[in-house]
Amino acid sequence: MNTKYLDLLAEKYDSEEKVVTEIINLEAILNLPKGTEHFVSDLHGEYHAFQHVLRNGSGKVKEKITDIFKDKLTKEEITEFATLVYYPEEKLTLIKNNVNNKQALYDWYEETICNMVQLIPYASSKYTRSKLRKALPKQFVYIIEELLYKSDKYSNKTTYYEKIVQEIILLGQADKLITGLAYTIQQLVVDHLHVVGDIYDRGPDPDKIVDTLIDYHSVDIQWGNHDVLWMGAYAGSKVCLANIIRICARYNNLDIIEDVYGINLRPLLNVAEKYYEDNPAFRPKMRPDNPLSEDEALQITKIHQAIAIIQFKLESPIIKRRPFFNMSERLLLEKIDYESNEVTVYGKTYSLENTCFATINPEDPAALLPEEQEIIDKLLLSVQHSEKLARHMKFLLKKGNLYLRYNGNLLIHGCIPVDEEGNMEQMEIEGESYKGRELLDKFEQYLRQAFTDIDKTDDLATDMVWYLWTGEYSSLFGKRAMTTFERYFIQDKEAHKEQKNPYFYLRENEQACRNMLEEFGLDPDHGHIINGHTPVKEIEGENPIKANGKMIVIDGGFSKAYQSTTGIAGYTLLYNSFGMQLVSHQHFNSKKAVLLNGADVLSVKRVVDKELERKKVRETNVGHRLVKEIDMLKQLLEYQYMT
Ligand SMILES: O=P(O)(O)OC[C@H]1O[C@](O)(COP(=O)(O)O)[C@@H](O)[C@@H]1O
Ligand SMILES: [Mn+2]
Repeated sequence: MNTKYLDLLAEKYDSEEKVVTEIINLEAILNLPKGTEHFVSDLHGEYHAFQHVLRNGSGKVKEKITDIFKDKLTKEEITEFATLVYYPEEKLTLIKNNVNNKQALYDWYEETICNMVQLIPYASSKYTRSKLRKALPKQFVYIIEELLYKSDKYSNKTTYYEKIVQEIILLGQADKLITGLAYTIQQLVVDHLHVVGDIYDRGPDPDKIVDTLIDYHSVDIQWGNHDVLWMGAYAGSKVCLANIIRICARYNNLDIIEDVYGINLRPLLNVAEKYYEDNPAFRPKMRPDNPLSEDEALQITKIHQAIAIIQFKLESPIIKRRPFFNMSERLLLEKIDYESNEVTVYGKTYSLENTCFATINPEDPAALLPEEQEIIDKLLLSVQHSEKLARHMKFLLKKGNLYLRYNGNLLIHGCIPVDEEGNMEQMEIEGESYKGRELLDKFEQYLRQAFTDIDKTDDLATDMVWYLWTGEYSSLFGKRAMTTFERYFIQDKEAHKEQKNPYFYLRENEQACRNMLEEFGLDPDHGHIINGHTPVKEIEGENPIKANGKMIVIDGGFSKAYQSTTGIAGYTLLYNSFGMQLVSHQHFNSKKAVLLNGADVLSVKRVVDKELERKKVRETNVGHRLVKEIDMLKQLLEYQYMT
């Protein structure tokens, strides 16, 4: 027995009663139904859509309201109430603007507070009182608890409670209380959030998503390839950095780099103006919410070319110093015939269009001009000194993993690299072979190592982060090669194709999924694999639930840029004590539409798995930890108080 640990524990539980109370408390928690897990993925900077899904708990908030009030409120009133819970500040303003007199407003306050106080016990029925207390708005805990635990049995206290509510209103505290309670309800409905990767790139507000996650009560992240690209940039990878700027330019999102993270793009713009002209292949994508003047569009087009060329140049030395990346086919600048303006890739020769090779010396195509070198060095310095970016990247590192085993399921953004037969693909790193779970653990180890020394820019760990973005055995990329160069400069669409890892068709097969679950030490009878990364083309009849329910793909395309391919606006997954439900979001109305017309997201639920018996905390990850704690406390009881 570890008596040292027990002595320490005895400091916290310094009486027999305290130990016993805690054991009883933990035992009680083990027997509560498991809390609701909420899974989202591929948010791609779409902050407003994400907020909506988070605030309505993928439909759970409205469901709870309906359960309680279906006989008391009309459908419209339920929708109104739900909207208040999602967006309390805005909804309160609207209500106050529309109300005719003070008395009507006071009546509304009274009824609303009363309804909220009725909803909270239902929404928190799976939690202990102490957990509920933590979710209550701090300044009102005492008052709310008075209201929550009232017993009307003898009607003695009725006027007392009415008085409390009236006083709150008279003292001008009603708005604050209602707002606080709305957030409490949101928090109670979802116990834990999983973000299955790709917070960054394409959409406009990834930083706001990260800020939301930092404040969220309980969350974990499985990194996506786009997240790792940003993390790599912060960790010192210049090629990752060039990529994030290139993608921001392409999607007309440079504000994130400049205004949000405070990185100065002036030096890059100067070089861009000097060497580049207009070029249709590098025109930024238009965003209705961020219209560009012709001058701005032209400026971005030039920046886009400048940084793309820097990126291609930076790839070359990495490919050469890491032969085991097996990427020599990607030394494209060196495969160009600068006389005939042609390139030969994978044995096929193509003519080049829309080229912008003014800074390339055909004798030494990958050499950076001194001014390009200076730009990328300066950019790196300013990326690593952006307080906000550092905070966001450290948060991703702390809360994130490459994959997660949670309550029997395997959460992973991209794939598990396998061959045609479903065998784990091997990758040799520094003379050692790795595959399956071991390979992913190795990748993660390198990523963490790259963070420990961000001044190293060319070491193996930093190069490996870029490999995770684009390498053939990367579990995040899942394709044989990234054809960025071809998509800019070659017309023939055949050359643009990116061949997917066999995983993406093998995951339709139940036995293949069972093998993968086993590879990760999970029970194939009960576990599921939860993936993001590849948009599910529901429009073409693709089913997000695969392999007889063993595989669930929840990237339905939050990303506006991909919604025409998917035909919907995203999937989310809920897993509560009754089982799993896949929610498909048809479209996200603007916040304004939700507030004014109650136009909520249309969510269609598909049951993935139904538990025969309600799942208890005892059967969860948290439960396993609590069982260990109880065991320790029992040992303490024996050691300290029974002898
Ligand atoms: O749509 P874009 O901006 O051209 O990006 C395409 C690139 O993005 C990728 O699809 C990776 O991003 P996803 O993780 O969102 O799929 C690459 O495979 C591909 O080369
Ligand atoms: Mn992805």
